[in-house]
Amino acid sequence: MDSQLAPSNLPLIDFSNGNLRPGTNIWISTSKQVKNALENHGIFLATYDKISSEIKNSFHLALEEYHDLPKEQKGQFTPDKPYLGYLADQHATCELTAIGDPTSMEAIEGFTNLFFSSAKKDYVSAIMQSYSKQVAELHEVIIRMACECYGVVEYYESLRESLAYICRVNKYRAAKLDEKNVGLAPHTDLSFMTIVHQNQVNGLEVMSNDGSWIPVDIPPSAFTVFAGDALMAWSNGRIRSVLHRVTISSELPRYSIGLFCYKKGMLEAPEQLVDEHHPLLFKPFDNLELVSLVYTERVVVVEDKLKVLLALKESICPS
Ligand SMILES: O=C(O)CCC(=O)C(=O)O
Ligand SMILES: [Fe+2]
Repeated sequence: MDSQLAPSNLPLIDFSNGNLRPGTNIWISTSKQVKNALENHGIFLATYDKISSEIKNSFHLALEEYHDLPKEQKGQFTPDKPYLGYLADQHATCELTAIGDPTSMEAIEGFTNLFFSSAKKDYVSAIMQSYSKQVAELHEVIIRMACECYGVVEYYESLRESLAYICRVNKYRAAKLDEKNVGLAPHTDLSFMTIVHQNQVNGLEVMSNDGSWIPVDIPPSAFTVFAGDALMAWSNGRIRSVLHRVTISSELPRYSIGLFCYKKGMLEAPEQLVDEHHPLLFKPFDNLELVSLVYTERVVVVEDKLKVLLALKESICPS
């Protein structure tokens, strides 16, 4: 079965079928859709009914409550990594809060204990953990499919065991009358893969092959799956991370929840994906170390980011 096309012409792939297990026909046909979508677009939309609307809605409600707190209070969340914690631009057009290891209750409580009343925090923690675990499962399904499609399924288990997750909750403020502004600047994700769920306000735009920005119309129940730079490197360039940005033009604020997965330790393309037609594009690198570098040095690179960053890394911390 072919994937459907969502209104913005991005593939819409369904992962809800209860029989979606490795080896089944539905698994094999879905894997092909995944490979095509990642190679042709670097992004696709996904439906996954296993994550209930109740969990998604409850997480979004908690997120709104958190974002209603004063900026100074949100700034008190200061985990020990440069890429975690609260970040906002001067006018709070976009506020980002990154929480490390969101499938662990202890890590989540480090966030919820600061911002939710004792009557609510256990409930919010349970929602956040359960959402993160279920979206992490979707990450694993997609990554396993990619490994199978490239004939390297033997790498899947060790890849899965080395994944690290970060949950980022984002708020984009409502637009003023007739305003159309960029809330989140154009970038590719440094992650292996990112899965985002938004409230019902659109704003995501992706760069098309002809260099124009295409608004993505996301159905309410759907997730957006982005190939990150690390997946581009792992696939030795077969998959490209997509340039995207978020604009604000709605009279309502936009909230989104991103579950980013990274590869812990060194990342390199499997040897089967390197040959004379596909010479190695990126030397092995440490995915999370590169993220630290970007946040610590505040480097902003758009063109061929990964190559520039890796060159920069060698000059900053030669091995
Ligand atoms: O809010 C979104 O839909 C996308 C957010 C995003 O691109 C990011 O957090 O890297
Ligand atoms: Fe992004």
